[in-house]
Order: sequence, then structure tokens, then C-alpha cells
Amino acid sequence: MEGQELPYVLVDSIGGRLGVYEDHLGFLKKRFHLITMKEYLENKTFLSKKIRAIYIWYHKPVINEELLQNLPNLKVVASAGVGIDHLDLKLLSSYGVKVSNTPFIVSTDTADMGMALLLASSRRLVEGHEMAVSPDTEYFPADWLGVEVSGATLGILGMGKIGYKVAERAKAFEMKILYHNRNQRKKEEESAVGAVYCKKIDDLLQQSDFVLLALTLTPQTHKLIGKRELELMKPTAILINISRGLVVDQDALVEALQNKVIKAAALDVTYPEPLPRDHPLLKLKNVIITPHIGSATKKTRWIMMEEMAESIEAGLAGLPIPREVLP
Ligand SMILES: O=C(O)[C@H](O)CO
Repeated sequence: MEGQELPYVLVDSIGGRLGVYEDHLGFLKKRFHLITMKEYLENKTFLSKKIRAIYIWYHKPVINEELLQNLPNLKVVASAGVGIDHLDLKLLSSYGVKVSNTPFIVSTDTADMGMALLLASSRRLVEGHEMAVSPDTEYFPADWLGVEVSGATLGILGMGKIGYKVAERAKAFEMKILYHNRNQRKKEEESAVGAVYCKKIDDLLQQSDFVLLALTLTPQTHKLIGKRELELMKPTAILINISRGLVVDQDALVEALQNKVIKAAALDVTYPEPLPRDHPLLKLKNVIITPHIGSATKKTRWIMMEEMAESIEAGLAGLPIPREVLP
């Protein structure tokens, strides 16, 4: 590309908590002229015509109509991860902008995260750690027991790529698996992991010892798990969420956990993220919260970045966009 100007790509920020990773910069800067939101806002007149792609990391920058109106040469939006609930696909398409995501690479790590949360909450790892490092020598009281995983029933809501990988892992833990999904999986896929389809979500909720949410956030799944659904669950059940905070009615969840309607929850996602420091969920002993780290491993995050760069390059060259998301 010597002598040729690199394409201008808008990013939210570089480094820091939500910015593009510093160690991804070498790779990206060989291909693109990265412009942060701050630089764009400081030099809007010149940069708005230059920017041809947006690189969305941690759901940022937020793309609204005003931004689209100001970027007449925008062709591609590459979004990290699988969820695209932060994007208005119809709006983007009306501006002729194509969208890509990285749905395949994140599924293994996110499924691992689901199992990690399931094991951590059932075996009370966080409380156990606190007990072990506490100055108090009252170590492991007899009434402090966990919940067995082997032989327990896991209900998976959302049997896409991530849900299915959770099922594969749960099978190795000798769990019984129920699932609900918009479409029933093929018989051979079901029998490979020993999963039984529940047409009705209520049946899955009533029968499961662990309910794991691996759903896409859509208008149909928005606050799908509310007071009624939590009350259908067993009082000994644990809720695990690795999808989006908004698939659960969080106020109803707080109430259910406070009143022991369910035993515990393990959440990689909440709304908002992070939760305000005085949020009641942060005060409950029967809750584990992690900071939306389903795909946060070194190798996966690197491949996500490479895939996003590949999609931008293809889109700008007028080629079919790998992993394009259609409106
Ligand atoms: O959707 C995903 O892949 C992750 O949750 C990051 O948004």
C-alpha cells in the first residue's frame, strides 16, 4: 500500500477500559488510519468525508442517525462479538452501510464462561475464596455446602452456537440437558449431547436445577425472564446469564434472590454495565457477577480483531463481506 493513503476508520478510543487494545494497534495501523471519536469531533469538517468504516469494540462508538448523516463515505461497520443489539441494522442499511460481526470465534470462550459461572455458583467459589483468605479462622463451617453438578438438570434457553457448546460441556459433567430454542435442533445434534427439547419455556424452568440463558436480545426476548418465570423455577435453582442483561427483568431478579424464590444467580451481563455501585445485586451473597467477559481471552480477542479488519478491507474493496450481518 506504499504511496497510497490508508483507509480512515473510526474507533471509539484507544487503550483504557473500553478502547481498542494497545497490542492490536500494530496490526490495525498497518491497514488503517485510525481516528478516535475525540479526534473526529475536534476535526469534524475534514474527517467526516474521509471516514469509510467504523470499528466497534465494546459496543462503542454508538452509531446514531446524526453520525450517519455526517459520514457520507461510510461503507462498513465491523462489530466485535456476536450480539448486534447495539446496532440499528435497518437504519444502517438505509444509508447503504454494510455490517459484519464475529459470531463464530466467540462461542467456545463464551460457553466456557457459562460453565465457569455454573461451577463457581454451585460450588460457591467466590464465597469459598473469601473464607479462605479471611483473617477469621472459622474455616469451612459444617452447614456451608454447595450444590452437586453431576446428575443435575441444566435447562439451556437459546440453543445457538453458544448454547450448543454449553451443552457439549455439560454432557462431560454428566448433566441432564433440556433446551428451548426458536427452532428445534436436528435429532442427531440433540442425541450427540443428550439434549431434550422443551417446546414450552415453562416446562424447562420448572424442571431445571440450573437455567442458563444464551439467547440473542430481541424484542421477543427482552425481559423474557420476569417475576412469573422466576417463580416457576425451583427454589433450589441457579440462574446463569451469559447473553444480555436485558433478557432478565433485573428488579424481579433482585426480589427473587432476596426472598429465596431461587437459590442464586451468576451473571456475566447486567444492565447497565457496570451496575451503579449501590445496586442491590452487588450486595447479595447469593450472586456472582463478572464484567461481561464471555469472549475475553487473549487469542479470541486477537482473532476478533483480525476478522473485523478482514471484513472492513473486503467491504471497502467492494468484495463480499465475511460474516456480513443482513438487516
Ligand atoms: O456479543 C458478544 O459476543 C459479546 O457479548 C460482546 O458483545
